[in-house]
Amino acid sequence: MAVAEGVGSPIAPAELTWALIMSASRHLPTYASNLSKGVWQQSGSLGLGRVLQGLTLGIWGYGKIGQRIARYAEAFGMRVLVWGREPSLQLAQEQGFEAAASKDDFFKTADIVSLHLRLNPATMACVTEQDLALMKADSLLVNTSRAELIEDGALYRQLKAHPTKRAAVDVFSHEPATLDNEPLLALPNALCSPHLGYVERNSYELYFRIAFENVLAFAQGQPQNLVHVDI
Ligand SMILES: NC(=O)c1ccc[n+]([C@@H]2O[C@H](COP(=O)([O-])OP(=O)(O)OC[C@H]3O[C@@H](n4cnc5c(N)ncnc54)[C@H](O)[C@@H]3O)[C@@H](O)[C@H]2O)c1
Ligand SMILES: O=C(O)[C@H](O)CO
Repeated sequence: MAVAEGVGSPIAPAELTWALIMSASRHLPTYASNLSKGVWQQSGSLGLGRVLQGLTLGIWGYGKIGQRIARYAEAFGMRVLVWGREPSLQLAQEQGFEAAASKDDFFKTADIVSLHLRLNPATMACVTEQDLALMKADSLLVNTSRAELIEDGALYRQLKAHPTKRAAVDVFSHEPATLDNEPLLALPNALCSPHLGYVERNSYELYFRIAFENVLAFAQGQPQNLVHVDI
């Protein structure tokens, strides 16, 4: 069997990540939801929001999306601190950003941590409960990559135990996430979106165009973008 792969774009997921960072920092969903019930300028237990300027954004994973996020953060006047493998740290420094001295330093220093790693055997559960415990009392953890990068249940336990810590997540270990299978959905300090990073008009046009082109090329005897042949 021949398998032809598609093509993705980092733009929509990067912009969604930034939307989550901004929404969570200003408690926008909670303020908006309260207003729709007739309640003016109330964010409940979340208190006042805060601006991004002057905060430190920690980016773990300096690939296509991570690099975009670094540039967005720079435009917003944030300090950018990168963690990852040596080539990523080098590239980040070449591009004018800081590399964290250690993983502990990264989690302790960042006001916001955003994960932009691929999920593979080496990165599975690479963010431990101990890492999350090192984060500041008013920190924000953002995950638009894969839920399994974080040790199972650790994010929920941290947010439940520390209501001033917050998270914004787009990815879940069971999808679709429901109130029955995902406890994060019930926490006021977790902003959860239904895996929307790639759910966007231009991205869908790209995915479907390449998929149809792959099928047509195969039918014309000139297969393209093949990843496995003769399975
Ligand atoms: N929420 C969404 O809809 C959505 C959409 C697109 C991508 N994603 C996810 O976003 C993540 C990042 O995507 P990307 O396009 O930037 O990927 P990318 O391949 O460009 O970058 C991935 C980064 O992960 C790092 N990495 C991989 N293995 C590692 C390891 N063992 N140790 C340390 N670092 C390691 C790489 O060095 C690289 O910096 C992926 O998990 C992807 O699945 C989510
Ligand atoms: O990783 C991606 O490309 C999106 O999350 C869709 O799977």
